[in-house]
Amino acid sequence: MGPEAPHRESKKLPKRRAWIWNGLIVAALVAIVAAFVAGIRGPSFLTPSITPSNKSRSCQLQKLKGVIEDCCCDYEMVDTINKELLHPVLQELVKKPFFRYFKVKLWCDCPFWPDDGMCHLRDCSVCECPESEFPETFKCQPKRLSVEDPKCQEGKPEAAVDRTVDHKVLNGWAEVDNPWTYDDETDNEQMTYVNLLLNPEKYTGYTGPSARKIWKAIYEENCLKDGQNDSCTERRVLYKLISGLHTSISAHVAADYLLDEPSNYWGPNISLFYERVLKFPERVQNLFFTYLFVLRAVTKAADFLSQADYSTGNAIEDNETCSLIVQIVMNKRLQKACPVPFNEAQLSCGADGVQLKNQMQQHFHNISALMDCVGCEKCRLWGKLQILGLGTALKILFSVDVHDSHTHPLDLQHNEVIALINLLSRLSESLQYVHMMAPLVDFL
Ligand SMILES: Cc1cc2nc3c(=O)[nH]c(=O)nc-3n(C[C@H](O)[C@H](O)[C@H](O)COP(=O)(O)OP(=O)(O)OC[C@H]3O[C@@H](n4cnc5c(N)ncnc54)[C@H](O)[C@@H]3O)c2cc1C
Repeated sequence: MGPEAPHRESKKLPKRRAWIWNGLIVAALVAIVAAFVAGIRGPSFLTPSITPSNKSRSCQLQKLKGVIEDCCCDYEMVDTINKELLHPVLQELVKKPFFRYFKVKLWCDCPFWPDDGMCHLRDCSVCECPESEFPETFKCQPKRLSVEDPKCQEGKPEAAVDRTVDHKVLNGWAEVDNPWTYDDETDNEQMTYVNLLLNPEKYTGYTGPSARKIWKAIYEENCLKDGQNDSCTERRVLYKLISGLHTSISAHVAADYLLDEPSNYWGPNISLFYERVLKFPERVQNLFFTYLFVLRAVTKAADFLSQADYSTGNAIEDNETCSLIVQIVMNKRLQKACPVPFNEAQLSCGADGVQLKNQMQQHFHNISALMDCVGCEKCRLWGKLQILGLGTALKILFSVDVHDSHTHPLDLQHNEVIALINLLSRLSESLQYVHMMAPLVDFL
């Protein structure tokens, strides 16, 4: 199969996403009618109505009021700003040519435990074209992964990454390695380009001991066991970032789920959404926290992002990309509503602050390396993208002083910006899912 023409992908994918949202909207309307009939108020995630019959589930959600812990904005405001302002802009932005191609090392080579027989992506090669050969390599005919071949990957056929790409997107940005992440971003020999719109984050069937082993290693072997209650802000922040990301991944899995395998029927799985996300208010809190943390990094890098070169050869699309970026980083309403989404200056655990930052960087580096142990290709793709996005946010907030551009210039590479913005978009979408799904759980 040859490269897919841009017009085809832009038609097909928004349709699918629109279909999920339509599903949620229909479900929400049904819930509103049901709520009306039952004599209770309509849906509001932040102020859910309580009746004896729905008390148990809604009560847990009611806690999310006031200022988000370790942040500077409140839940209600963030929910409103996301819904009315950021989510619609981010949805558009990640469809633009600049933001839809991600460079990634997809084959796995787990540095922590021996190959468990699930991860042989180099053997299942799908015409991974080195960047040096770009764009000639588009002439390669990408082979489909054999979905019958269990050694290729875990999960469903949907877990395989579609490597079809558009060739007009490469241009010269800085090649710098991110100090927070494991993959060497400058090692182009190992990287392949992936069109994110052809590989949406959703249910892949990757589950069971292998998936849990990764999360366990992330939480337990990186000193994050008691993260939520850690008295040291740095460790608490790292725990919350990972937990918020975990919540977002769970939200995407449940929101786009294979509901009926024989008929290939996909849609939101509301009970799974409740079981993995809404049942645990602290997971939702951590999602809000991670969103604000990444938003802070994006707005702190406003000068860099608003002046960056987003050209991909399509002048109309590229101008729109610039304008959408400006709508986020220079937004007056956002600046007024939530001027400092997260205050990194508050992070200092006494005299050993520098040492703690180094420790935090080492733990995050290990977490990043664990992505090579993820036994499902598409999960690895999104895991790596989102970890690089978080690593980029950490780099912006802790490794450089953007106000001292002479001694500490902010230097982000192409891939870091793509990861950062796509991560913010994932988190924003997850908040929207929470907003939409929370009122529905009482009707399960
Ligand atoms: C990097 C990565 C990316 C993945 N991407 C996908 C994907 O795109 N599609 C897909 O279908 N599957 C994906 N998975 C698998 C998915 O995350 C789950 O592991 C899988 O669905 C099994 O879920 P589970 O219910 O067993 O609990 P898991 O989500 O595996 O959680 C394991 C344990 O962690 C704790 N936990 C759960 N959520 C949180 C939280 N938010 N904060 C703190 N602790 C928590 C709980 O104790 C839970 O039992 C991915 C896994 C990883 C490691």
